[in-house]
Amino acid sequence: MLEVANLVRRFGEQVAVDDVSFEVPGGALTGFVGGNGAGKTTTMRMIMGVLATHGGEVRWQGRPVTVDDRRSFGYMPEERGLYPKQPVRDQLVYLARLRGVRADDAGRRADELLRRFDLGDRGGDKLESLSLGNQQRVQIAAAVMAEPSLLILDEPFSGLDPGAVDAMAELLRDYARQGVPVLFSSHQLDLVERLCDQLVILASGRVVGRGSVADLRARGTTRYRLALGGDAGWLADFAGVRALEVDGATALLELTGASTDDLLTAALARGSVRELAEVRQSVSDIYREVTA
Ligand SMILES: Nc1ncnc2c1ncn2[C@@H]1O[C@H](COP(=O)(O)OP(=O)(O)OP(=O)(O)O)[C@@H](O)[C@H]1O
Repeated sequence: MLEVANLVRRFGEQVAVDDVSFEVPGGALTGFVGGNGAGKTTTMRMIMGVLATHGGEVRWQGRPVTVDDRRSFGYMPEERGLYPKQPVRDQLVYLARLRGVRADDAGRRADELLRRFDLGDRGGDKLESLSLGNQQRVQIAAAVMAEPSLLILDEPFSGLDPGAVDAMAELLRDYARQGVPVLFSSHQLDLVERLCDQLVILASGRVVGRGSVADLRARGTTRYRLALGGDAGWLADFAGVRALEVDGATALLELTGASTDDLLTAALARGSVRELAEVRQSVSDIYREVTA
């Protein structure tokens, strides 16, 4: 397990990461979300040791992380970092060799990963001759070439087409299933919802939410959709209810004092009720609520 404990990073006067703590357990996919400038990349760089910390600690398997530990981590940095003019397969093999993988194993592994990402016939091509999405696939292959003990991926899904998103998602799930802790940042909240076992939500350098999607949902405000036979406009002034949206005969509501029975009784006294249903919060709803 990776633990980030009270991490702090300043740039001049600005506190970019402000007392950030969370855990990335093995066997689960952890999504790292937050708006532009929230501090995700800075946190990941501190985890990887490419940026110094100004406070706090990164811990791996219960003790402060070492240079050797970090050598076993797979990292896909925001700035990517492969050579545009070098052939794809050579770079993958070279990177694995740097991490101590034997030449024949490295070759086999590069071929396997390239096949997995439908790039089996592009190994001899220069990286720059590939489309951006395909370059992205090679970057992820580079991060996992040396059988990493931990995966830290900065926006691994950006720029990928739906097929590549699925291949990437399956790859990350495979690692998580093998017990590798996986932390990835993303702005695609629908994807995060589909993929993640747990979430860390950052806003202005601080953790504003963390836990499983179900836990975060349970902590949020429950919303109801009420569909009536007639106009739902009266709900805007109904005591104990906050109408978030009224559209003809349908309303989206939060209960601020009234119970669902109160609501149904009042609605039935005015006409028929077609539906009263709890609305499941999406990750986008949770995100909006905790970062508001
Ligand atoms: N090298 C740097 N020098 C000065 N300020 C920096 C530096 N790196 C990051 N920052 C600032 O720190 C804050 C956090 O940036 P960071 O890149 O970590 O955010 P992020 O959550 O990854 O954003 P995005 O989703 O846009 O990539 C921002 O205000 C950014 O401008």
